[in-house]
Amino acid sequence: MRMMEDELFPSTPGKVKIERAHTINRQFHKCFASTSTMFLWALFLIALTASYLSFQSFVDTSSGYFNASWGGMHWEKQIRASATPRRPGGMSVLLTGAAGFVGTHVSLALHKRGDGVVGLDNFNNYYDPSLKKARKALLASHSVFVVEGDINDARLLAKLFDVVPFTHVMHLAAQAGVRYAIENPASYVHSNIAGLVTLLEACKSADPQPAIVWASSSSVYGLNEKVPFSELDRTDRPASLYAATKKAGEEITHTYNHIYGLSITGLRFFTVYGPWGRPDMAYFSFTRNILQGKPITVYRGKNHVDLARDFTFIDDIVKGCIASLDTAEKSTGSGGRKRGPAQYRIFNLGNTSPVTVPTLVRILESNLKVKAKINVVDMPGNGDVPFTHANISFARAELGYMPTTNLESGLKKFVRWYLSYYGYSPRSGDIALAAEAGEEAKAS
Ligand SMILES: O=C(O)[C@H]1O[C@H](OP(=O)(O)OP(=O)(O)OC[C@H]2O[C@@H](n3ccc(=O)[nH]c3=O)[C@H](O)[C@@H]2O)[C@H](O)[C@@H](O)[C@H]1O
Repeated sequence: MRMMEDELFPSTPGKVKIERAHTINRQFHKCFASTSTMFLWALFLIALTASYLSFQSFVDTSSGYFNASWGGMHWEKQIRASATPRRPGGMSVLLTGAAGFVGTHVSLALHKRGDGVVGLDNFNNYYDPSLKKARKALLASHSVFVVEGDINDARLLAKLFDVVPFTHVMHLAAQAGVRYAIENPASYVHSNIAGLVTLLEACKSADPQPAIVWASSSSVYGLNEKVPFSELDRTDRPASLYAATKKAGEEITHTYNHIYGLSITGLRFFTVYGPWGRPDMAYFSFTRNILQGKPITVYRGKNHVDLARDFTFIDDIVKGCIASLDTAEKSTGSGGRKRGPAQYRIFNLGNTSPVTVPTLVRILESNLKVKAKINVVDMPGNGDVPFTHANISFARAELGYMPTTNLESGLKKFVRWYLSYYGYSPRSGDIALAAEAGEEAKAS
């Protein structure tokens, strides 16, 4: 064995013995024969790949015909119906990220008061897409139509603006999550930078141009220590790529406001939670683990200081979003040309009362009536910040924004929803709780 290895892979290049020349010659011919076969196979594979690629590009350039997910007369009819307001002077809103947590709630609230809403969502698998599909079904049951597509699809966006002269765009589609940016940085650039620019390009070219309200993030305050965080504070020290892309979004929207006259309102959301929430967030995953008897990991800051968040209940955020749409001035440009200065605003939407993560866990335990198995570990250096705290005086003055739900009552509503949605019956003592919560959730 050792000998064979030595022959095939001589330790010093060129050190093959001359007396083996014949053998080598025979091997060479054999090898040449198999190389020609391989060459033919390679040619065949190249031809196959080339024809596949040209077919793909044909499909891409004719997606209106091939792509079953959008296009066609029936599709346009659904878009128009969903976009048509049912109240005099109502808005016609294109809402991106409609199958997301905040997107679903804002879509429902707009629809409820008679505005027209068309949703757009790519249903990616950052977290369980079946939850997104369930939200879509909820919206469909209220006649809100959600298009399955990506904000990076310029042709789809152009088509949507062709079919409907949207008065407003509520842009909530994004790659969320602070710590996931370590694992998948490209998805933040794809959605929060490239996708945003593609959307703004479509908005600037639209005639009329819509007014845009979009989701920035409390994370732009990064490593700031002055609290509460005010919109006038510095935002040039992001602690995560997520924060950096949201900060970049604020600069990018400013550019489109400046060059094209797009009316822009950026909303810095502070750790939004509630029913139909995001499974990747701590309050949600803690609930799941506590109910399943699995341990949860609670991060702790420097010098053993507890981390804290200005947790903000979804209903308060929805009010802030709607007030932003209501107070947004019209864009001043049209068809890609600016005709005057346009509104540019940024607001904090928080709760103004930070709560520590261990307190969050205690509230969940008391709602779930189950004790959590807690592992306390030092906060990993993967983008987290030790605390957030919003100053909301600007939003209060301009939007009439006034959060009314504290973490206790907000989490109670969340737990009730969670139990009714997922069901729960692992331990006899908790069956009654699940059943009772299910009944209450159905009634509300
Ligand atoms: O305001 C925002 O702009 C952001 O809010 C949210 O980010 P965060 O405030 O980080 O929320 P979230 O992950 O629920 O962690 C909450 C707390 O639990 C701690 N945490 C978290 C996980 C864990 O296993 N253990 C733990 O202690 C953790 O250290 C933290 O202290 C959105 O996800 C984000 O998309 C963005 O919108």
